[in-house]
Amino acid sequence: MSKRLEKIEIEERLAQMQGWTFVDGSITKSFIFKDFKDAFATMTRIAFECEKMNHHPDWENVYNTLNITLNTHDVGGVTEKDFKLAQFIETIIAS
Ligand SMILES: C[C@H](O)[C@H](O)[C@H]1CNC2=NC(N)=NC(=O)C2=N1
Repeated sequence: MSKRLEKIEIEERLAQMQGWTFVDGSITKSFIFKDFKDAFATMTRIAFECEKMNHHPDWENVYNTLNITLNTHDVGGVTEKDFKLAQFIETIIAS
């Protein structure tokens, strides 16, 4: 099982990333897409990777916006798995 990361380490890591914040024991970021289809297509690409990783987001899609919140349920906090998924999400969205 992944180790729960401390606040100071989470914040140091987030400082290297664009737009992610540490809120209520999770890392979170909101994305805006050109339209609903773009948002949902991206969610689908992310979903397949989540299945491979066996690590899933808490996310909300409203039309062209997507709010993603990541934490590791097993430890009740943020772990390396959350950062790995956040990095993957950034890669998908940048592609
Ligand atoms: C039973 C299954 O392996 C667990 O529920 C996995 C699946 N996806 C998960 N996703 C997240 N975000 N946290 C978890 O602890 C987690 N655990």
